[in-house]
Amino acid sequence: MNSLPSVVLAVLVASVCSLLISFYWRAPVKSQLPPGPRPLPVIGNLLDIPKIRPWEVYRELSRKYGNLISLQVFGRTLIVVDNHDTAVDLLDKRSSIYSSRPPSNTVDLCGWGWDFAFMPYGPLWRAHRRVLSPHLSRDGVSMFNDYHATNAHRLLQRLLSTPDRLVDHVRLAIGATLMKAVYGLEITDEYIKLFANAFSSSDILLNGSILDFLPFLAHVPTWLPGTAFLRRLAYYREVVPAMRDIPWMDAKAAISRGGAPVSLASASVENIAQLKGDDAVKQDEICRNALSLAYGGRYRADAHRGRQTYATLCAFFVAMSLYPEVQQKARAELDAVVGPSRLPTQADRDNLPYVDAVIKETLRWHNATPLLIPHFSTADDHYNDFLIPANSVILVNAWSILHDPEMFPEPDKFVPERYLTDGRPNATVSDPATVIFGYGRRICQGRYFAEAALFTCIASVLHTLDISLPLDGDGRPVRKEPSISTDLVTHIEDCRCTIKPRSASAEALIRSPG
Ligand code: HEM
Repeated sequence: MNSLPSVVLAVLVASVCSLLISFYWRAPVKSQLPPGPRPLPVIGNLLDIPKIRPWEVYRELSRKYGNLISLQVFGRTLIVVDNHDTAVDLLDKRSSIYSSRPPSNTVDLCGWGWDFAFMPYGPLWRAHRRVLSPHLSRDGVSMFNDYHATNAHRLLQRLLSTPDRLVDHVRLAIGATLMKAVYGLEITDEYIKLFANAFSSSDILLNGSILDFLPFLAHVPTWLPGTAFLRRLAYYREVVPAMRDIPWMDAKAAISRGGAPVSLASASVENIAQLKGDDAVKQDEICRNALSLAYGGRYRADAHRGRQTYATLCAFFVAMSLYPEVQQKARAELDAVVGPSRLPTQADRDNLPYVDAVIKETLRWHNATPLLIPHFSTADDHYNDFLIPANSVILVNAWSILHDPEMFPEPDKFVPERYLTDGRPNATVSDPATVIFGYGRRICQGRYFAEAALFTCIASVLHTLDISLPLDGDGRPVRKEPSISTDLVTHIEDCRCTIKPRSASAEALIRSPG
């Protein structure tokens, strides 16, 4: 939490105390809530909420108290779900009351209030989602297959020339495909800078701030000492909307010049053209917001859509460097189905069950949003004799569900075979996609797009490149256990590996114009 002047802190502490006292006075009968660690007076369970890799600590709490636990923080109930069926029961089957997002002054003050991934459930949120639905549906995303193929090929070429810049190349490949599909624009350094500036606010979105509880502190003059945090928020109120507005204006200008490629922007412009007056103005605003969300696709809902896909792809490279036998099996399948003279395409996907299993295992082994994105309940609910009060924040511990040794034996190992039986998909094993893309009405809208991007890049890389452990200064391979960052969208901190073409003919294929 960020520092504030001492007078302000005194006011703050007094206000928090009175809020908490009034909360506890009105608190529901404790025994009705799902179990959890005993809250302390005044601060509740604040000390039980971990800052580093919270999903691991929540799992320990769930082992102790059960797979539905509750904690109290500043008068709010936090429910942590550590079981897929319970998550489906609540967020899916009772989605009419579990589909909102926690309200947050910090999100507004940070310039993200327009982002529909943060919006409360309701007609405005639905209007934003409708903009993306037709193009991001299972069938709709196929119109972007060529964009995926082009950018996967460019990724291979970049990896061939500067393999040590793996993370930059992966980020660019995913960003370029999204930029083209969403706006019909080629990605440039200017756009990358716009997105990087805006998304450097993700730590604030992840942690929230005291302003969520004491909004009047936002009005403290920023020349006072200790108000650097407020100045940071003011900076984001400028740069975040710029990230949303500039690509939308550029896309509209390109479309009106004629000849712009098919994109979500071109479809939106067509749709706006059917409307008149205020309706057209409102729809323009909704499309502008919705498309920007699609680019970032991130969390606290979307600062990270691209990031989730890129973090997953980076994890794939690390996994392959640690599991060369997986690469060999995938290559054997690709050689048989695709052959040496072309790169794999979406049309090959159904015939490549092992490659598909590699993708599933990548999504499970390193799921980029371990606690998904919080939902918020809008009415009291009774579930298995427990009360889940209205206005509870609901977290699903996706990391724990996907590392449950009963569902996924030896969960820390990368084992694509777990999804197959006799070389065909094994329907009795859960598909990690049913967890990692979230639940109910807020389920990730970009999941088919993300899966297509991952398939094209992963199949192309396996078909042409050999990935092995990074080398130390003396040329010896270095084997390191992957370490995961704590962030809204987590990534493996050190993704270095050695990347080479797997054969002379693979190198020629990469160098071909495509
Ligand atoms: C591997 C890649 C991705 C992962 C793991 C992922 C995961 C998620 C998760 C967990 C949520 C929250 C679901 C919930 O609240 O229950 C979400 C929301 C969302 N995602 Fe993704 N996502 C990915 C890529 C993308 C991409 C590429 C796009 C856009 C093309 C996208 C668009 C969205 C949108 C629009 C939402 C907000 C939905 C709402 O609040 O109504 N995602 N994503």
